Amino acid sequence: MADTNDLTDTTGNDGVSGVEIQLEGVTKRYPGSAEPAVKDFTMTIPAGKIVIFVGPSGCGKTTTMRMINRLIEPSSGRITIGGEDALKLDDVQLRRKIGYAIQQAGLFPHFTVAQNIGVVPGMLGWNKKRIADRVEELMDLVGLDPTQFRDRYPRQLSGGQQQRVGVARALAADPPVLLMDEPFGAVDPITRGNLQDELLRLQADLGKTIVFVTHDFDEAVKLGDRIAVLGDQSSIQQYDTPEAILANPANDMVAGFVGAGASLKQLTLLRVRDVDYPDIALTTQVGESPADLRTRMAEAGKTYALLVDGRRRPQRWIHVRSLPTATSLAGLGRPVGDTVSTQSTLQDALEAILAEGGHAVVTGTRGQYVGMIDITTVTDVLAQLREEHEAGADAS
Ligand SMILES: Nc1ncnc2c1ncn2[C@@H]1O[C@H](COP(=O)(O)OP(=O)(O)OP(=O)(O)O)[C@@H](O)[C@H]1O
Repeated sequence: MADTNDLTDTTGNDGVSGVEIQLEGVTKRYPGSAEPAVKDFTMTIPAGKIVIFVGPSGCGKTTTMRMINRLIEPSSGRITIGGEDALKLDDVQLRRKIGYAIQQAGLFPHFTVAQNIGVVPGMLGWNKKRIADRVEELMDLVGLDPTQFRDRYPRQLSGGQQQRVGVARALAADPPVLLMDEPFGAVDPITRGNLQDELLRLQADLGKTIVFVTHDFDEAVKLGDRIAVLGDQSSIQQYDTPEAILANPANDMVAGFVGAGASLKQLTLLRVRDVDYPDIALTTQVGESPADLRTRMAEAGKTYALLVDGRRRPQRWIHVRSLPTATSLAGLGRPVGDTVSTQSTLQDALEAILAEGGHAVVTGTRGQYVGMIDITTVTDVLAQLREEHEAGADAS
């Protein structure tokens, strides 16, 4: 992991480097269309927060977002970024202030990873050394090893790696504002979950103002400090915290978006670190003799032991039955499947628990074993949420 101080040093206040964005009465009429695509849109996007635009296809999310960085010129209205009139900023100022990441990363296919990340710094006239240092720092930040990936072309990367490059490129000039248009829309659900976790981790350090467009309400609940549910012509149906929207949808359209299973969705608001995950697995390392392990397992009343490596990262589940005939623990047992980290949402944990047959290994920030989570932990949380909800409904 790179030292990210360089990115946060400029913040000055509580790690928030983002600035407030205001849109006032913003309208976009495309030539030849009878009705505006965005009509009289007014919103304040607070500094340092992630605001998510969700809404049905064609409702105007992308048009609204692109007016902020003037990829689309508003027909009327006012937009300020950190108090400055966005319509008066020139191209260079806009690029310095606003990073942009899109679905399928939108990387230039004939540029290497390093060249893609260096595009905006290059336009801003940075020298080669400064660009190279910055590229390295950003690659570390988004979890790509520079020596391995710097000189690759986008087609030589997985979808998730391409999205990481896209995020690094958007962050290149350390802009206070980041616009993200379905940036994780094209990757598989597991990679998507990882990218979401990483964005939250980055944001905890960076404190940017992020406007994020998605179709996926679960993604909105997981990532948003606030969610704007948009209807036709970008009309704001509700603009509030995920908790408030889940608990009290403002109208039928929002309720439709929240959908069935609102209490299940609340699992995306809770993380494994928020619940009790007991350290109940009996761990062993490959150097222990099968006989010693068998004795310890008998004493602890365990059928399975968890084999961990030198850094205590979970490797395999060893059944007590396999021990009497074994001469060493090497190669015994079956590989540990899906694990969850303390950062994972309870919804992701639930998927891993189901895939693993009732319980899953919890790992800490360095991938080390820290405990186990099982299905009853999750059902207890659901029961508790339901009780709280019913108590709230009785009170009102
Ligand atoms: N260049 C354009 N010219 C004319 N109409 C356009 C143009 N771009 C978008 N529109 C229309 O404006 C409306 C809003 O489009 P926009 O792409 O902003 O919606 P969206 O909510 O982002 O949709 P999606 O979720 O499908 O990406 C749609 O009716 C669309 O057809």
